[in-house]
Amino acid sequence: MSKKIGILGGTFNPPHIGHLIIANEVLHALRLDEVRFMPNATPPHKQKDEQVTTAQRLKMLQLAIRGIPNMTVETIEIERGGTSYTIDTMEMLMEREPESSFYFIIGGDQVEYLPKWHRIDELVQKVQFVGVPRPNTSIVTAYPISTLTIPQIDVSSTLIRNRLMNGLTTKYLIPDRVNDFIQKEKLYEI
Ligand SMILES: Nc1ncnc2c1ncn2[C@@H]1O[C@H](COP(=O)(O)OP(=O)(O)OP(=O)(O)O)[C@@H](O)[C@H]1O
Ligand SMILES: O=C(O)c1ccc[n+]([C@@H]2O[C@H](COP(=O)([O-])O)[C@@H](O)[C@H]2O)c1
Repeated sequence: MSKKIGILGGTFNPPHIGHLIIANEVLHALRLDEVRFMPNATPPHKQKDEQVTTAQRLKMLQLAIRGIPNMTVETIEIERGGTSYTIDTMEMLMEREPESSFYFIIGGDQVEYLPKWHRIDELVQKVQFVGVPRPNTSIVTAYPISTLTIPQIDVSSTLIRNRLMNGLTTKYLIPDRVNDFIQKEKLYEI
């Protein structure tokens, strides 16, 4: 039977409650079968953080979603390596799973950035994008994407990294297991 699969691509450096909340909202609103969290290898448009390895980002993501029904990790971009252009990934996934329909979830910052995405005109014809609101960004766009109204969560990985670097608490902003891993591996210290 045909499956409806949400893809939440990201850098997840580290994963936080904003990611979990948007994935859960889209899962339920669109009645998806699952949402896959998909860590990139090299992000297409931002500086790679050389202090945190791909393996560490993957581990944090696995810890973040452990035990949550209908949420999984998709490792296709890590296995492919190099710059993770979404068009390449979605073409691979669609070829691998021709029966499934894919919904690529993005926050408002990425909705605004869509004009700069690699081969975006082709990509929006192939894959249904779902834009969700994020503070200080807009989900209004000329591209043919769906949008959802969900609670806005003012949390980012940048905020988490900055709080950790300044010795501030990140409890409840990221899952406890991720916090424990960050402490154990001494990530995001100055
Ligand atoms: N709080 C949030 N609300 C809505 N969308 C979000 C939120 N946090 C992340 N996203 C979306 O999740 C996807 C992956 O985000 P990413 O892993 O880059 O986290 P980030 O918090 O944006 O990271 P950074 O602060 O390092 O740029 C992107 O589409 C982003 O727009
Ligand atoms: O393909 C592109 O050109 C492209 C440009 C910007 C972002 N993306 C993807 O969008 C997702 C969110 O990106 P980021 O940087 O916010 O983690 C992630 O899967 C990126 O690979 C993709």
